[in-house]
Parts: sequence; structure tokens; C-alpha cells
Amino acid sequence: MRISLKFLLALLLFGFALLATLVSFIISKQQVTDRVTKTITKQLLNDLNLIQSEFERYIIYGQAEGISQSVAAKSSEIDTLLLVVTSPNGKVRASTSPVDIGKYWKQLNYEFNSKQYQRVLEKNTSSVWSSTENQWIDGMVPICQSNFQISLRNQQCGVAIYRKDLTYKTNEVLQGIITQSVYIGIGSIIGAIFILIITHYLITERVIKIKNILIRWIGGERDVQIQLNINDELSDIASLINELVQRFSEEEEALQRSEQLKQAIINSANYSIIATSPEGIITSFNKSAEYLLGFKAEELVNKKNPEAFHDKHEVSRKAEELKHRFGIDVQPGFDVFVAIPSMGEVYEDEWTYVHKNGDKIPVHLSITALFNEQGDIEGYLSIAYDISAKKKNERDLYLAEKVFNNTNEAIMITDENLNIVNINQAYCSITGFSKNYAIGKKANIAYSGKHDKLFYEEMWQKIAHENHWSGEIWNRRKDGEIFPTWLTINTVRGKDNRICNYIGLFKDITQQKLAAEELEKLAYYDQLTQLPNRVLFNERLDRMIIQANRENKRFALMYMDLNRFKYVNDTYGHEIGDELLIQVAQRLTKSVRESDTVARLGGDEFTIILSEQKELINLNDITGIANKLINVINQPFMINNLNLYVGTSIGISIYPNDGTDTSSLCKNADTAMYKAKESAAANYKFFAEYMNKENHSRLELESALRSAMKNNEFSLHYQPIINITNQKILGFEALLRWQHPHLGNISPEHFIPIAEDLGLINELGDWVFCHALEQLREWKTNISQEFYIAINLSAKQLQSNTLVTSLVNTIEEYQINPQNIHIEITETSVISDPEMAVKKLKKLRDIGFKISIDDFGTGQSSLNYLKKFPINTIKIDKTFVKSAESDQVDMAIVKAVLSIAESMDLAVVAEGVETKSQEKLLLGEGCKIGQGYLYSKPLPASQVKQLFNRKLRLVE
Ligand SMILES: Nc1nc2c(ncn2[C@@H]2O[C@H](COP(=O)(O)O[C@H]3[C@@H](O)[C@H](n4cnc5c(=O)[nH]c(N)nc54)O[C@@H]3COP(=O)(O)O)[C@@H](O)[C@H]2O)c(=O)[nH]1
Repeated sequence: MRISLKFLLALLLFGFALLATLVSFIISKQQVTDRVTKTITKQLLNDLNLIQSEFERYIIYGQAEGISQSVAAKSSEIDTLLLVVTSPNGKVRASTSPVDIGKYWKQLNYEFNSKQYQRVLEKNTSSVWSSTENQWIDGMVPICQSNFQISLRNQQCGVAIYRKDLTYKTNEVLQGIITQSVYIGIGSIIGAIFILIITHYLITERVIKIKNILIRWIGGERDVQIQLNINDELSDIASLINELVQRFSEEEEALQRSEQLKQAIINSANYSIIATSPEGIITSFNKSAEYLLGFKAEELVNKKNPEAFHDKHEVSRKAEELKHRFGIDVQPGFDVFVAIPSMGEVYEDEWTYVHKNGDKIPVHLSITALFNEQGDIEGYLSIAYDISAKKKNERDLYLAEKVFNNTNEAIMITDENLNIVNINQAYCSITGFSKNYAIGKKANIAYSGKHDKLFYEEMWQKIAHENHWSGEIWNRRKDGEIFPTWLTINTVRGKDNRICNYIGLFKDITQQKLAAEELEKLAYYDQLTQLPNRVLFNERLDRMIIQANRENKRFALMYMDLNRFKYVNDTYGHEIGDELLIQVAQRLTKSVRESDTVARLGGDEFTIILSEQKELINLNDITGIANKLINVINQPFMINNLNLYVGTSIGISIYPNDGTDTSSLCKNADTAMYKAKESAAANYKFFAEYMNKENHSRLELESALRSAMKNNEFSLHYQPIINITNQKILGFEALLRWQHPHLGNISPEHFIPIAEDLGLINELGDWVFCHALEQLREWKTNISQEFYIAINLSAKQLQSNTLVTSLVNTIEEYQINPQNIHIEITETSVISDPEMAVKKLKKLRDIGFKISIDDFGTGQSSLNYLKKFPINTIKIDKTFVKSAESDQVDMAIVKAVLSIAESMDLAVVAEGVETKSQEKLLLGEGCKIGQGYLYSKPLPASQVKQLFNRKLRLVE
């Protein structure tokens, strides 16, 4: 039970006041009682003496009634309780209580003391005594009847018994004492209150103040101070407390700082620090532990270790290990961690922590028990750090050792002076040197001598600067064989950055090199001719341009393809074609210098880079080389007992005149080659700017051609085909004309190839076919004479899958008999796919169309065609007709054609008959049909009708 000081003080003061009052009252009361008793006793003795003398006088003088009167008088006195006077016989003579008179004194019920009575009589003296409870005082005095001369023995005496009230007097005095005590009590209380007030201000209130300040201080307020206004012992105590508090605060602050420092150290430690209670409850969990385990401290503090972040299987395993290692009984659980620390030793082992995300982290764990002064364990401290890197290093080292010993690549480790420190098994196997032999020797034990001093100087310079070198190097085996390797050298530097080791790693690349060479051949060389292919050609041309540019030189590039190669290929098969290409490659290579590059770009296309040594290339030299090349290619090729003839066309571009880059040089040489092909005169051509202009005008034509059809710029002209013997018109050849609004008349020789290239030829061909048939239908209604229309089909048209259907649809549409249509094809148009051409032409012939071979003799003419193809007519090319008179060969060709045609029952039309003498010559050789300006130029349809009305031979 808590009693406040204030209350206790008040209680004590008031208690003390009451007690003092009470004690004073009791003491006063006793004193008063004694004093009153003494006074009354004295007074009683006095009264007894008076009574004795008075009553004995009454008796002596025989005035006994005086006794009764005196007794009666006494009874009125306030303190008289009783006055009895007895006679010598003991009977009551007088009494304050009349009823007693006459009674024997013993009979009276007043508790008289009989012994005192006897004694008073015997001794003749008065006697006084008080009642047991001090209620009254009895006094006895003898009352004798004789005078004083009478012997006492003979005297006859009674007794006067006088009882005085003590209580009255006592009460009267007590009343005063009580009043006095009340005053004392009140005074005491007032005094107590006063003391209490004084005490409150001087002590209680200040003690409470001290208490409150202390409470605030305990509550955490450190800047509070006890300020007491009176300078006394309490203020001394306050000062002492202030000082104490001050010191305590300072110590506490220091402690806090030290705690914070400790916590900061713990938190900033790279180690995970976890403290637990002796039972394994986590009490502290530092930042590193949070980082390592992914848990926040508040998630694990108060949780039981090891459940939180240990793998229970590992815990069980470690328990078993501890049992075996130390023979101690360890339960799987917290016990595993503390079994050794609880014996006062540090437990260290490798463990696996389980991160919050489930990751396993290998750690080095050490656990120490924390003992208090009594030697009891207060808890445990576990310090752990992540050893993943160490583990990885160990693994890496293990792997490195495995790799070192098991790799197929040779490894050599030297010290900084290039003394061999170690070599692996692969090194021994590749070089033949044993470990025992190699270790301690210099790194160049496998020196091949194949590289010069500069090579090694550059290599070591690079290693010194870049710590690394790799490249191809030749080494020598123990048996002396040298072999290529791909070597990598790395340096190992110490902490002071000085080289402490070199690591050389190489593999035997003999096979790789062979394969690479093979690959290079595949990549850079044409497999058929072994000449550089397009890739290598481009590289060399690039290099050539760079070199020529640097040295301010010129060089020539030749583009060439073979004439009639396709014919050979198609006629004799690919094997012959391939062999021809091989021989061409050989001849070309032999015809130029080694420093020149002869390349095959594909098919029958070859290029030659003439790496001119002189400062300025001599055009005459190039011409000479071109002629030489043409000449060697013109020589017959003997393949499989066949004498094959092919020619070549060469286009030449010169660096830097005709281009300063590969693309323009190639393009221009190619253009020149096509020009050479077109030109009958020379089989080589230097590129000239005009060729580009021609190319430009081709582009212009292409664009114009695309819109010509819808602009109605095409028309057909018709040239009659004449029976020379009677000058009658047998038919007309429909010839396409293109009248461009700005470019004027454009020859079909120019635009037909372009239309083929642009894919417009089928549309254009259909247009020609429709218009020619429409015209024929019209003529048929107006002209009675029977004649046919010859219509030209280009090679591309012949390849079209819809050709036959399209022609059939058109003849049906215009109701024309196919017998009246002569389809003219050239030899070259069937060459690309002769089988397809035969099939199509047979279909057309079966339908009823007539087939003519145009320009016969100019292409790869072959009697095979005449035999295989379903031909009705051969048209001898105008070049033969033109020069038949002057050129015997041409004349022979004309004759041969006429003879073959006759034997095969084919009609022959001589083209380009311009003169009468040509007509005569042809007629003389049996050629009965002609076409040419001698009879008529190609005319528009409107003028054709007149041809029937007047004599032919418009051109003389
Ligand atoms: N696929 C198609 N080819 C066509 C078509 N129209 C014409 N052509 C072919 O274009 C080439 C050039 O034709 P063209 O300029 O019309 O020349 C023809 C005649 O004008 C010309 N000729 C006729 N007689 C003489 C002569 O006495 N002397 C002389 N110098 N030239 C003459 O010959 C060309 C006809 O030759 P050919 O076709 O070989 O019978 C030409 O190859 C045409 O085939 C067409 O619609 N489609």
C-alpha cells in the first residue's frame, strides 16, 4: 500500500497532537485524583476530629440529640455521602440515612471495614481509608461517653463513621482538566496544521518537484534541472541530483554514442552479424545480413534460428558431421550451431544460407558464445561472409586446371624471363617435347626459323604495350617438322604491374590452313577454270585502283565474252562447253603476264586486269594484247576430236580515264564489250563517252516505249515478197514502225530488244499480230489475189506460254486461215531452248501456220535446225545477198542454202534484193522468191493496194 508523504506527515502530526492531548489528560487526571483524595482525606481527618470532639461533648453533656442534628446537618453537605454514629454497643445512634438508626452497624449495607472499626475502638484513634475504586473515603473516629480522666479502658465508645464523596470533587477537577486537554488538543492540531503547511512548502512540495523532474528525466527529457528557491539541504540534494543526472546523461549519451558507433560498425561491417539469445531467438540482424539474406531485420528479429534462413537438410547433415567429428550428441537444429561455442570455443565452418528469394549462398560462418560475468551464456554471435566468389574461384581454378590438362590446345607458361615454367599435355603431344625437357628451357624451344627478326620484334612490342598478341606463327616439332600454329600470348602482371608470367596458347592449324586454302579457293577461284572469280577479281581491281592512284599510273581493264559459246554448249553439251571454257582460260592466262589478272565472272564472261608496269599505259600495247587475245581465241579448239570455233568480243576501259572505281570501270568495259559485239568490224572496242550517251538514249527510249502503245505511236508497214519468175506478189512481211513525236522514226532493230528487256514484247507482238490479221482480212475483201502475211516473232515471244493460244484466238477472231500466216523466227531465238522451240513450232505448224527461218546464216546456223525444226521457208540474210556478187564465200553460202533447201523441199526467200543483177544471180542459182527494195520498200497499208495495180520494182 502506498501512503503519500503528505498524508503520512499529516497523520503523524495529528496523531501526535491527539496522543499528547490524551497523555496529558491521563497524567493530569491521576494527579488530580491523588490531590483530591489527599485533600479530602485531610479534610476528613479534620472533620473526624471535630465530629469526635463535638459528639463526645454532646454525649458528656447529655445532649445526644445534638449528635443527630449535627449528623443531619452534615447530610446536606454536598460531598457527604454518609455519616453514621454508633453507640458503644454497635447500634446506630445517628445516621444521615434515618433508616439506619437502631440497626447494628454490621447490618448496614455500606461496606464498612469491620477491622478498621475494631482497630479504631481499640486504639481510640481515627482512621481513614479510601474505597477500592476511589469513589469515596471512609473515616472512623471513636466517640466515647466518659470524660478525659476516665481511663481509656473504662471508657465506652461508639464510632462515628464518615464517608466523603471523592467522585464529586474529582469530577469537578477533571472537568477543568478536560477543558485544558481540549485546549491542548486544539492547540496541537493547529500546531500540526501549521507544521504541515510549513513542511509542505519547505519539504513536500519541493520533494514532489524533485520527484516530478526525476519522472520527466526518466521519461527521456534530458535537459530538465531541479531548481529549488531555498538554499537548504533539499536544494543541496537537488543540486546533487542535478549533478548526478548530468553525469548520468553524459554517461548515457556516451553509452548511446558508443552503442550507435557499435551499431554503425556492425551495420557497416561487410560481414553478416546475427546475434541470438541462448535459445536461438534472433535478437540482432545487421545490414549486411539483410543484404546477404534479403530479409529485413524486423522480419527475422524474434524469430528462431536456424529455421529462418537455413536449409534443414544441411542442418541435419552438419549435425551428423559434428557427431562423427567430435563424438557429441547434437540435435539437428540450433544445437548444431551452438554445440561447440557453448563449450567456449569458436565454431567455424562453411554453410549455405538460403536467401529470401530461394537462392543458395555459400558462406563462411563463425559462431561465438557470449558469456556474462558469472560465466553464463547470454547469447551467441554469428558472423558470416559470402564465399560465392571464393567458391567460384576454387571452381574456376579447378576448371582451369582441368582445362590446362585436358585442352587440345598447347599451353606454355613462362616466367618473366621467358623460362618455361609449365607446359600442358597438349603441348607435349603437339610438339613432341616432354615436360621434363621443356621446363626450365627458354620459350623458343619450338623456334621454326621461318619468321624474320622484325616479325618477332613487332610481336614482343605488341605484347609489351597491349599485353596480348595473337597471330599465325610457324613452330618446329621435336622431330624437326615445322607446322603452322595460331598462337595467343597473354601477359600476367603482378600487383606492381610488372610482368610475372607469359602464357602462350596455340593450336596446330595445319588442317585448318589446308581447309582455309581450300575454302579460299572455293571463295575466290572459279572451280571450273581455276581462274580468280568475281570476288577475287573485284578485290584485285580495288587493290589495283588504290595502287594506281598512289603511284599515279594507268591500267586497262578488259571485259570479254565468247561468240558462239552458247551454240557450242547447246549443240555439243555442257561437258564440251566446260572443256572449251577451260581451254579458253588457259589460252588467256598464257597470253598475258603473270602480274595480270585473268578472271572468269561466270558463263563465257572473262576479264583481264592489265597491270601495266610503265608509268603511262601505252594504248598500242593494249591494242596489241587485245588483238593477240582475239587471235588466240579465234584459233580452233580441239575437244573430243571436234574442231570448235568461237570468237571473242573485248571491251576495254582505262583507269582513270574511263572510271576511278571498280563499278564504273567494269560498267564501261562491259558497255564497250557490247559495242564490240555489235560491231562487225573489230572484235574489241575501247570505251568511249558516246557509249554512255547511247546508254542514256536507251533509257530515254525505254521510258518512251512504255507509253508508245497507249499513245498510238505504232503502225505496221508491209513489204512484198515476190515471185521473181513472174514478179507476182506472194505475200507481205509485216514490219513494225514506231513514230515518236520527238525522236521521230525509231527502228525496230533498236526498240524490239528494249521491248524484250522491259517485258513489253508479248503485248507488242499481240498488237502486231492483231493489226496484221485485221489488215489481211480487209485486203482479202478488196483484193482478189491470194497472198500471205509474214509476221516476225522475237525470241522472247517464242518463250511465252500463251503464244499458241493467243495466235489461235486471233486467227479465229479475224477468221484467217493459218495457212496464210508465215511466222518468221530467227535462228538465235531458238538457241536458248531448242526443245521448247521445236514443240511450239510443231504445234503452230500443226494448226496450219507456216514457219520461216529469218536471217538464215547469220546466227549459229546448223543443219540440225533444218532437220529438227518444222520449217517451211528459209530466208537468206540480206548480208549474203548483198555480197554474193563480190564475195565467193557468201556466194557459196547462198548456193549451199539453196541446195539444202531444195533437198529438204523448203522454200527459199532471198532477203534484201536491191538490184537487178542480184535478182538475176539469185534466179540463176534457182532462187525464185525475193524480197527487197528492188521490188518495194516496206509501205504503209494505204499504199499497198497500189502495188497490185501497177508494176512492181519501185526501186531501181
Ligand atoms: N519481232 C519483230 N521484229 C520485227 C518486227 N518488225 C520488224 N522487225 C525486225 O526488225 C528488224 C529491222 O526491221 P526493219 O527496220 O523493218 O527492216 C526490214 C526491212 O526494212 C529491211 N529490208 C528489206 N529489204 C531491204 C533491202 O533491199 N535492203 C535493206 N538494206 N533493207 C531491206 O530488212 C528488214 C526485214 O528483215 P527481215 O525481218 O530479216 O526480213 C528486222 O530484223 C525485222 O525482222 C516485228 O513486228 N516484230
